[in-house]
Amino acid sequence: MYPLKRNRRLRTSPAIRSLVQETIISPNDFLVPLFVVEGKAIKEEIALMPDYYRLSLDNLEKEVKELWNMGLKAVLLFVKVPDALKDNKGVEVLNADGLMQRAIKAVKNACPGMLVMTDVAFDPYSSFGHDGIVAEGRILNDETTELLAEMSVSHAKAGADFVAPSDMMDGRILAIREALEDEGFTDTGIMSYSAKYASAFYGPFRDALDSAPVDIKNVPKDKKTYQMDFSNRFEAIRETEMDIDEGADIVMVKPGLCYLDIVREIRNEVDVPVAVYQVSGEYAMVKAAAEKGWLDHDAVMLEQLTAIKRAGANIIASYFAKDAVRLLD
Ligand SMILES: NCC(=O)CCC(=O)O
Ligand SMILES: [Mg+2]
Repeated sequence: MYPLKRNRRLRTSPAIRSLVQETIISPNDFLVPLFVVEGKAIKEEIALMPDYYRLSLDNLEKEVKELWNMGLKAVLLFVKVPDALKDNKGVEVLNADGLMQRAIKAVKNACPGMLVMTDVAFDPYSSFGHDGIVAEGRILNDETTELLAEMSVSHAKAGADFVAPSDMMDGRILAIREALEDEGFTDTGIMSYSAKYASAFYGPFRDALDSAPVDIKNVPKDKKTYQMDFSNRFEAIRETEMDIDEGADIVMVKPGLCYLDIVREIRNEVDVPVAVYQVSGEYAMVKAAAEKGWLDHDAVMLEQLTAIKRAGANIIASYFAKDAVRLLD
């Protein structure tokens, strides 16, 4: 007469709920994106990313020490390149004393144990705001790949532990792996943005780095000829398997929340760690709704991060890393 199974027994108290909890987030799950700018004593809030900042190198050093003390042990560096240094060739990309190269050293100097991953992509350095060299309205694949391989070596020389190519050119993982091996950087890893979708959720990030495609004749207005169509699923698996074959140590799905079906599918399919990037637009949505009093910031944040891990993420790149870890304490 009574229900055959009473599933609610496992929900009756906080103690039993925590005993049977399947997914638990911890500081070890996170990769913290950091935005670096030239200058001194700069900590400027990013307009479209409330509570997130661009930091000059001195403040970057302070920040990584704070992260380390909170148990956050991995950062992903992005640089905001001054307009005067942008071009369509990549001269500044390879500057051994460039902002990224100095940022890597600054982090290692302030916090030797911190794992340093670096963004390997041309867009912050591109006068056209593209991840590749532009010619006659097209993004050149092989020329860009060569540049990314040299860029990776430059980051490795500065002390990067992992390079993280985020561009979606074909064949760049193999080119980067070969270049690193040739230069003796056998232990420098590659986290590939293997399934990166052309997403409207990157908007606030492009504001943070001033890296959006420019509106000039003969320059593509979007990144749809290299980033993936959000309608596609099989393509994500193909891209990911190819990058693993070419030498990726870690693969990634980006963005996060709208793509958790892809995350689960890839997690089931491959045997390397899978990272998920919860991107700037996802962050901005929570901040904006919380500011209006429409959503509970902390509750929604933890629910989203836990869902990303439940879907299969082994690593979560998130602007919420600090907020989440603070809450877990
Ligand atoms: N390579 C980084 C991006 O393209 C965007 C990240 C974000 O929107 O947070
Ligand atoms: Mg690819």
